[in-house]
Amino acid sequence: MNLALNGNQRKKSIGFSHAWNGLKEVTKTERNFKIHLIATITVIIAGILIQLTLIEWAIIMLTIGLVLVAEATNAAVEKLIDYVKPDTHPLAKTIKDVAAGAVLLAALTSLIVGMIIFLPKIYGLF
Ligand SMILES: Nc1ncnc2c1ncn2[C@@H]1O[C@H](COP(=O)(O)OP(=O)(O)OP(=O)(O)O)[C@@H](O)[C@H]1O
Repeated sequence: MNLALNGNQRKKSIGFSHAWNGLKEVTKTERNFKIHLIATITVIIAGILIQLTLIEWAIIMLTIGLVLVAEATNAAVEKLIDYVKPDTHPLAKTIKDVAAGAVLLAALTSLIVGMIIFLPKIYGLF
């Protein structure tokens, strides 16, 4: 750790390192998060090839962010439930299912946005 940092700067850099650790953990342990990262890279490559406009990039980035944030939040909820309620419980099921539902909503939204942006351009190629 850099001792030249003042208290606030040190707190901020520690906060970032905790957040970075969280992202590394979720990437390592959550299969769905990995799948979304692969989808993200695929969409970015497709966007470069199809030459999206700036506004289209902004919309695609927002939807990618939405899905990754939903997935990371879902992973945190799952881990929290596994920690506080490792045995089965109807409320634990509801909480996990609602968190998974949030991911599904984000994924469906991004699918629709992706189709609106990409499909006309793909048709335009033929
Ligand atoms: N403690 C529990 N009590 C009751 N039902 C549970 C419990 N834990 C998990 N479940 C049920 O099993 C499902 C899958 O839970 P699990 O923790 O295995 O998530 P997962 O398979 O890792 O989900 P995802 O694929 O979204 O990462 C939950 O959505 C819920 O319906």
